[in-house]
Amino acid sequence: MSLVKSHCCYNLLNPSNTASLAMAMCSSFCPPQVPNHFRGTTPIPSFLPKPPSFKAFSSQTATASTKDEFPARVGFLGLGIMGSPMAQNLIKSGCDVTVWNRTKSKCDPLISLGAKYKSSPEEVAASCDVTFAMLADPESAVDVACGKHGAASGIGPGKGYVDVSTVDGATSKLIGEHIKATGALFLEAPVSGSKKPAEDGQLIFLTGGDKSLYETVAPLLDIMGKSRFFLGSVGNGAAMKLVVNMVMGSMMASFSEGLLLGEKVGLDPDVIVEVISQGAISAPMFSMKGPSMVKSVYPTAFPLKHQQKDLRLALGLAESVSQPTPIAAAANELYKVAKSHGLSDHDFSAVIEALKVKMQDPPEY
Ligand SMILES: NC(=O)C1=CN([C@@H]2O[C@H](COP(=O)(O)OP(=O)(O)OC[C@H]3O[C@@H](n4cnc5c(N)ncnc54)[C@H](OP(=O)(O)O)[C@@H]3O)[C@@H](O)[C@H]2O)C=CC1
Ligand SMILES: O=CCCC(=O)O
Repeated sequence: MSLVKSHCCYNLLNPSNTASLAMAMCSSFCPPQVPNHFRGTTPIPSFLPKPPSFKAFSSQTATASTKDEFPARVGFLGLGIMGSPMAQNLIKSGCDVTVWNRTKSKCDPLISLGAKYKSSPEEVAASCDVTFAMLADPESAVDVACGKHGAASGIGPGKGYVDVSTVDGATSKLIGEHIKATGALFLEAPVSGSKKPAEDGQLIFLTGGDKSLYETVAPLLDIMGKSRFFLGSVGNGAAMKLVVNMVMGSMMASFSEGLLLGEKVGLDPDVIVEVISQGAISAPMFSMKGPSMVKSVYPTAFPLKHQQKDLRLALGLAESVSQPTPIAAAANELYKVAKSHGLSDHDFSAVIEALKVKMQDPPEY
């Protein structure tokens, strides 16, 4: 892909000693649960002058070249809860970023940080080497990529499109086909991790598609994330993401039931959270969200409407291979009830409210 040679300084074939040092440091600083072989081997690009301090491995190559030599242009479409901090990390790392969002005002803080602005996805894709998209759902991801003035209208050979939205495999393939028909490359790269990991550059990328684009954008993924998995063809990244979020949605629903049952039989819910946090079913999600759930407060990190969307898409995936998923199906119903009670834009932990709702007028039998 010409982008590697013409705009970026990272040399895939001849890693410098500095880059080797960087990779060695990466191994020592990576969380132990992430196998090294999944982290890729791409040296860190030196067009990134000031990586965030938490990326010890990135900072080692920052002096190898200057930013001006390698003006890689990065587009970012969709600046919601996730897109904004992801784009912000790219800007803060010295990337030349151009943004677009349906609601223009969300671009303003990023423009203040140095981002450029274009008024359509088409213009962003036309003016950038690589364009990322972080959209709400399959419909918006398709519209932004393939609709009128969509990215596919502006993209072409030598460019790449990386969709980091959570969508189903069929949607990802559709977008990929439109992008590749222009001669550009395509990578799906949904993320595990929520608002805080996005802010801290600690996301986990689950990718599928063009391997060469994966390698090209690996340094950018490493700015926004702590690990990345290349899973093969388009659809595999989407499937991995849906499996993870199916499990997460069921876990949260089950945790909600446990908290309410315990409370009803006289247990202190704060102590329930503490006991769970010390045992085998401990999960960061329970420790982080439990205390505010006990207070019936749900500050939005992952909107409930998106969790229900992911359960719906996961159930569709299960249906496509005749895999029984009764737990996820029951959880999905609960999120649907929560949505019907106006909780769509609350954090998905607000699903607990669906279990508190009392029938206003019990039917007469
Ligand atoms: N929040 C989280 O913890 C995580 C979310 N995800 C996934 O990432 C994606 C984004 O999530 P998040 O940032 O939380 O969501 P938000 O709801 O905060 O942002 C959604 C983005 O999509 C845009 N959008 C929605 N509909 C359209 C449309 N019809 N046309 C153009 N743009 C549209 C919104 O634009 P506008 O500002 O104009 O509304 C906004 O930029 C989702 O797929 C979600 O499932 C993945 C991991 C974690
Ligand atoms: O898709 C959202 C995932 C949220 C998380 O991983 O905490």
